[in-house]
Amino acid sequence: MEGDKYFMTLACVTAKRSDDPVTKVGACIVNENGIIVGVGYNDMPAGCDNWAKSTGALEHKKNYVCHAEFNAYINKTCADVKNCKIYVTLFPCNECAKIIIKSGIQEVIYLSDKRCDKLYTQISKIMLKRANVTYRQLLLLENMEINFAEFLRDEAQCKKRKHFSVENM
Ligand SMILES: Nc1ccn([C@H]2C[C@H](O)[C@@H](COP(=O)(O)O)O2)c(=O)n1
Repeated sequence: MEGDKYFMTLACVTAKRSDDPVTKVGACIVNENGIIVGVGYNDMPAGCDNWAKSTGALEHKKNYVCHAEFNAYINKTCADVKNCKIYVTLFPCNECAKIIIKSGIQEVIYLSDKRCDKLYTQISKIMLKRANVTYRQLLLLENMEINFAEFLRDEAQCKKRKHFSVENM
């Protein structure tokens, strides 16, 4: 599997960890050598696990949630993410654009731009352009399934060769 598709697939799988009932987002930061240095999904800070939207601003989820890009940055496994790329399943908002720019990430690769009409997306694009952070959409349209059984296929035969088994020692 080539790099772009692999890293975006990882962002998509990571998004599945999110408890947001409406929008699950995943992000994956990759360094210049193609090494993954951070992954994250949208979640709530400890003690704030309320995904409601219909209540007033004091309880609205958007004022509490930690975005996937923020979490990928927080979870980074290296001192800095200068010149890295970020793969994200949904275009970053203006707050995440600030983190992206200030952290030295050089490219944003996104899957969906479903909030393109929102002010925060437009401001995000203005900021990224001004900071010379490039962004491009990765058009992945196919369905991908994981067949776990495929990875277990040869295990039964191996287990039959009992004399090699540590469990029989
Ligand atoms: N780039 C983004 C955009 C959004 N999110 C998170 C924040 C919320 O949990 C959810 C958006 O909620 P909606 O307005 O669709 O109900 O997605 C993110 O992590 N990264």
